[in-house]
Amino acid sequence: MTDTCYVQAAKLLTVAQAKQHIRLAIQEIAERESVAIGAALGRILADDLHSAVDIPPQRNAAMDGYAFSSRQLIADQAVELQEVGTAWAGKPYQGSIGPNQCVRIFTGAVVPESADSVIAQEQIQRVGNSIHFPPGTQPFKNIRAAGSDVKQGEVLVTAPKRLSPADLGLLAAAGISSVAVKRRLKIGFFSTGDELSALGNPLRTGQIYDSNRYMLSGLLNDANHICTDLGVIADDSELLEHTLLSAAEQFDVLISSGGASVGDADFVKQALEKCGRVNFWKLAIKPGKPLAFGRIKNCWFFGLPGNPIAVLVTYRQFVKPALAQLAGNTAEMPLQLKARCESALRKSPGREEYQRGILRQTAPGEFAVKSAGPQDSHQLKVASLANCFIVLDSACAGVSAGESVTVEPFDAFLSE
Ligand SMILES: Nc1nc2c(c(=O)[nH]1)N[C@H]1C(S)=C(S)[C@@H](COP(=O)(O)OP(=O)(O)OC[C@H]3O[C@@H](n4cnc5c(N)ncnc54)[C@H](O)[C@@H]3O)O[C@H]1N2
Ligand code: MOO
Repeated sequence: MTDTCYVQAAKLLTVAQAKQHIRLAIQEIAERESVAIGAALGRILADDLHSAVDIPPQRNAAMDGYAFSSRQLIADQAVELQEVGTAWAGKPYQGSIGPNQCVRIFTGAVVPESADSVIAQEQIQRVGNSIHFPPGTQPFKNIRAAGSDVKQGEVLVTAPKRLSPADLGLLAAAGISSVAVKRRLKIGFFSTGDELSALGNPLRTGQIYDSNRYMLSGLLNDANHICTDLGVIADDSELLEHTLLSAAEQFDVLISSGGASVGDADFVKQALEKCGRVNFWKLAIKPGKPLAFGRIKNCWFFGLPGNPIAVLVTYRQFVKPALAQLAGNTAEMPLQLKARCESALRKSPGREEYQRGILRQTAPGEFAVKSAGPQDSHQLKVASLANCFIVLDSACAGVSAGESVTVEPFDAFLSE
């Protein structure tokens, strides 16, 4: 499938076919590097990590209280033990504990060898050094065994994995200060279009501000990416070809927006053809139909359509999973939920559609969604209001209020 060219296909590629094509075409970048764990958040772990130590390294107290030997307990009777010292976290008790004795102990302190139980301080009564243990005091409680979190030699984290805050804590607990991670992807991105003006300049008639580059820069924000903003390239085929050829030398992935369609100033597909290879162009998706995917030298190229919402949709559906695959992360299916649609949705059969919706949880595990507003592919305000895509398959000819639909929540929905 890798070498198949779909440009001449009589029928538009489906979303599923395009995703499958990308999955088969690209391979993980095998290089790796070592990073300090303080800089490893979000990076992709390259090798399984094993623990050289038990965690915790020694038995320690789970409560502030008193450490004692269960041999001192008498069934159903209260006992009095004498406190003979203190075990602090970081400063173990050095003495021994004899019959009828106990040791004051604090959470995290090593439990003295001759003790096998800890009682919480709320459960005893103390008079001077004499500690009153009530009837029914439980033996063998409140002690965390050595290795009760992780045993020496056990796998700590299995690769590949995007390192989470809990992973970093776990590595530190095992005394690991640096890890091998997959190297970051070098990504260049740019906009095309003579109508685009830089922020800060007053708009002349016919101009608009370049919003796609800012949106793309936000979408690309990831610990595994080193992104370079290549600015705006004018609608000039030679300039575009020159940009593609020189950028392909520097980046693993190049992403453009605009100029992907069929207008007389749309040069992306022809330039890609001339400089490298077009793997596919045009999909049965709305918005995002003129998406171009290909390769220039050793660099993958995504030519996203210019309409802002087409950028949002095609990035999420095609670019994001491709970048994860290149970066060596395990492929993650976007989270999809079923929701009751509260508004009627208009749609014509033919293309899979990603409408912008507002999703809410009505009860635990139950969701309702409504349209976020008009669905033209230039309408950024509606996308800004939305917190999900409503995914409508190509055959769908509209949705009536009350029907069940598939939604893909944006990250913001999950973190709200
Ligand atoms: N005759 C046809 N015309 C169009 C078709 C078609 O099949 N036949 N497809 C339409 C679809 S669908 C899309 S999507 C657009 C995409 O076209 P391009 O990728 O060539 O994009 P442009 O023409 O350059 O721009 C489209 C639109 O987006 C605005 N734009 C472009 N870049 C930016 C940017 N960086 N920031 C903000 N806005 C941007 C641009 O001004 C246009 O309004 O083609 C349809 N046409
Ligand atoms: O496929 Mo286009 O992205 O409708 O606007």
